[in-house]
Amino acid sequence: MPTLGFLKKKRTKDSTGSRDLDSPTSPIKDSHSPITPTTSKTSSNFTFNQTKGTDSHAAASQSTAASTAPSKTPDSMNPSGSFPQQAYATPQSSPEPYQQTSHNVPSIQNMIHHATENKSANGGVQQPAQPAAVRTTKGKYTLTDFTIQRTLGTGSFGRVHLVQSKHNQRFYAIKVLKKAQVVKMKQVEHTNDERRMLQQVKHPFLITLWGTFQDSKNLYMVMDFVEGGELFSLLRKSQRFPNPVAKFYAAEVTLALDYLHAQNIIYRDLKPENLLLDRHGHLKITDFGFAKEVPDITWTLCGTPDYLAPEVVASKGYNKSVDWWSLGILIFEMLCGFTPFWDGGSPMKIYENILKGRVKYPPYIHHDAQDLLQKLITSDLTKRLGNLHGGSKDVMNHPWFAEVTWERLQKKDIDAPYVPPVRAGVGDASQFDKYPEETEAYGQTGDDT
Ligand SMILES: Nc1ncnc2c1ncn2[C@@H]1O[C@H](COP(=O)(O)OP(=O)(O)OP(=O)(O)O)[C@@H](O)[C@H]1O
Repeated sequence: MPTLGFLKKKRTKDSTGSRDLDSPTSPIKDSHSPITPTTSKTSSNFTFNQTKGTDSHAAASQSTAASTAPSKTPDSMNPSGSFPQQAYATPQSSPEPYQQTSHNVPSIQNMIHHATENKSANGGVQQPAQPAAVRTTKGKYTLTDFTIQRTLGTGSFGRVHLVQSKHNQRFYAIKVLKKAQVVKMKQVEHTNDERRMLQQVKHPFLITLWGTFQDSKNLYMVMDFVEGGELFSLLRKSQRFPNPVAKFYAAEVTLALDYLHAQNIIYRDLKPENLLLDRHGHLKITDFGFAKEVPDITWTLCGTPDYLAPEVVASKGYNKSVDWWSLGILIFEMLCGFTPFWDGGSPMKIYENILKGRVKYPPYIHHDAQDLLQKLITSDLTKRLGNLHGGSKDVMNHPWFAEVTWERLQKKDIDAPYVPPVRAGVGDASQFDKYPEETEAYGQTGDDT
């Protein structure tokens, strides 16, 4: 049976963040369907239909593994070969109406050295694959373009900071990856893939990468700051989501997967920790560290234990359908508050359970949801929804999504179930956990060992 330990753990590859979710109270209040379009986009109240079995909030939760399966990807690429020393796109325009504000600059700013000596011979200007209208390519980034503020999150190879542009005063998030760590963990290829994939994609539910640069020790990725925090935090506070709330988030993820798969990109790391809420409560998928362009099959063992498809665990070749399996795990976790194969926090035990493939569906799961989950969380690839002739449309046409108006959802024309309490455009990071700050200075010059 699940234990409350699960509430305190985040499944990062190294769990260094402090979490304080011992007394969860659901921030999601109302009860009408988010999926039926509303006339007003400005309403912040989410309402959902009370459906059979969605009204009880059992505190079903459990502890989970914090480690990640080792990657089999060979360490074959030189990071400085692919990350520009100076990169593109000074953030001069953004789809978000950020306001100019004055900020206290935390002491971490004092650690920054000038990184301009690291300019590459060719200037390293990269043209993003997507239209220039989306990513302005005037100018180049350096560390000195930004005031570095607090840490928003940590990961295996570095951390993500809130930053403010000195040019336009807008707020961004910069992911700082330690080269030594990336190389040590044989993630050079994945890191280059992350940058390449993010440059290619443009979708309302995917994070925008504005540019990259590097110094002798670190790689830097400049992204939109997504203010509402992680879906993970909201889920842990809520314990579990009512059926229509889970459906809303699942539908946005489905649209994003549909888009990625149409470009032959497998995402491979779907989990609530990687789903951020924008200020209006819509999702943004972040962390493309495992995303990869794969036209047919691939073999790399990567992801987060609870979310791995059996063919990945079994080291077989696999395709995009692993993301549909993970969508099933995500929907299950949103509806139940725990993942279906969790078992005592040991990844090995989780893998065993995944290979056995037996899922116990709690009685409060809506029967349409259970039907969809059974069709997603199936090891039989000839039966897994999303992997059949109809592709992602089979998932979108499933009865659980019957009331979703996909075109309006894609345009964010449907009110989100929960609007994060953030002050827009002022670098309000109140929805993020606090982390100990970095002690090593950024922007160091010298040999790139
Ligand atoms: N654009 C963003 N805006 C706001 N917060 C962000 C953004 N990107 C990432 N974060 C925060 O930083 C955390 C870590 O980011 P990310 O998952 O990309 O790092 P990572 O090193 O790949 O982590 P992991 O090792 O878990 O894969 C996220 O969980 C999120 O809380």
